[in-house]
Amino acid sequence: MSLPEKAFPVSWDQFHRDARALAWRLSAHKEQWKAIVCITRGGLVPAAIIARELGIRVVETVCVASYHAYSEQGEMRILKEVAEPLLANEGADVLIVDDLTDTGKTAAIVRAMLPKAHFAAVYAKPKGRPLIDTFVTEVSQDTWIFFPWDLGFTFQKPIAEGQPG
Ligand SMILES: O=P(O)(O)OC[C@H]1O[C@H](OP(=O)(O)OP(=O)(O)O)[C@H](O)[C@@H]1O
Ligand code: HPA
Ligand SMILES: [Mg+2]
Repeated sequence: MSLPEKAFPVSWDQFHRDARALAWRLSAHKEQWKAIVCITRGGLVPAAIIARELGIRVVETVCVASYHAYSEQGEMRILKEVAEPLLANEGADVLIVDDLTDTGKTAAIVRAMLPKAHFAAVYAKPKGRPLIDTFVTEVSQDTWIFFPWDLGFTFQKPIAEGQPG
């Protein structure tokens, strides 16, 4: 298992604030999205927050997996496609939501399914950024984002004793 250069741990509070900030940014757009398509599993959490903020009641999933072990990307697998009615008009009425874009490979696959949809992610790394429309915070490519649903409370060594990674 290779450790990333930098770690960016995100708490539930911070994630909620950042997802809400994404909803504020999206609310400035004049498009009225009829549905959210969230990319499981990471996109489920921001999708719930954005759906609540923007009053969107139709939430669909597209199920894509590629990271087998922490920080190691493997072959991209589409486990479930988008439901047929949402593919109408190339997804022009659809808002795609994910927790982050890293290499942009996941975003590219889902974009190809819904070319006219608006793509929003809470966090973005430089390689993935050109593939999405709206995001809140950019982190460097050598940073690994630790989401609150992947974390638990553990003892932390004092900084002076050296940090992992
Ligand atoms: O831009 P990329 O390099 O393609 O990586 C970004 C994707 O990787 C993670 O999902 P993952 O495939 O790990 O599945 P998960 O959402 O179930 O954790 C993350 O939630 C994004 O969907
Ligand atoms: O930085 C990341 N954090 C969590 N999951 C991820 N999947 C791709 N990149 C990341
Ligand atoms: Mg994901």
